Amino acid sequence: MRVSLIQLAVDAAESPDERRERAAGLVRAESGSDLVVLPEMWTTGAFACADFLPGEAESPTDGPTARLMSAAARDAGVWLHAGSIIEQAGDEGLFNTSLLFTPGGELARTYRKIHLFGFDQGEAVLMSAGREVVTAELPETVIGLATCYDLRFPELFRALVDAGAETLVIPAGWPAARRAHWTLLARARAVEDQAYVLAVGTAGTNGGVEQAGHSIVVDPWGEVLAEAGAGEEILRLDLDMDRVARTRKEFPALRNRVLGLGSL
Ligand SMILES: O=C(O)CCC(=O)C(=O)O
Repeated sequence: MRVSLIQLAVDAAESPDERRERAAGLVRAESGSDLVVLPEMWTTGAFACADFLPGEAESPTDGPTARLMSAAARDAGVWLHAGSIIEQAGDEGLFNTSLLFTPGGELARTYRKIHLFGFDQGEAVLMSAGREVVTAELPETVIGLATCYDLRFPELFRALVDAGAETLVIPAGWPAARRAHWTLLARARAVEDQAYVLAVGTAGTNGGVEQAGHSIVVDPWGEVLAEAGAGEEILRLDLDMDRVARTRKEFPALRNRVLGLGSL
């Protein structure tokens, strides 16, 4: 399966509208890929999102990002994980919502970020948390959806594995200050869940926070297959999807899980 991870530069010099157009062009250029992935909240920047609310909140079905990304997925003929948007959900409030499009441009799945970041500020107070574990069956693999801070919560990834995930797709806007955690946790999730990890960050500085970049692809044995630098960059690579089943068969650690430990 050929994957393309688009590590976008997100900063205030470019407006969300300009970046939407530019991102659509970058997606179109990845035709020939099977799955293209964009980062978290790349229209506004994950750390600048508070400055844009509620003006940039949009509908996951017919907002400007959804419309452009649907068309770009269709034009390129690719599965497109279009990263996340600020979703306006009426009385339910705002969510940090990822969008997955089919190669025909249909919205196949949305995933509302479950673990909101910021403790007592930022999206943690501005947005509502998702409650649903989301996977999607692609022709070559089952992907499990997570977003940025979710990476720190292994129980979500075990729930994704239980739901059949073989490839964990994690758009992010991870800060440079904690880059070591990003790389470590991406590898840890791959090793413990015996799954591919496709983790896509942003470059640049938004909301005064320098971004880590360093998008990373890790195989089910924990080996780093590709890693970006700090600037805007696209990682393209072909993955052997049988490797997940082989790893799980040859080193069947997932079979030795002891469930319900707290109640033993
Ligand atoms: O966990 C972290 O260090 C970063 C998380 C984050 O930036 C986010 O979820 O937006």
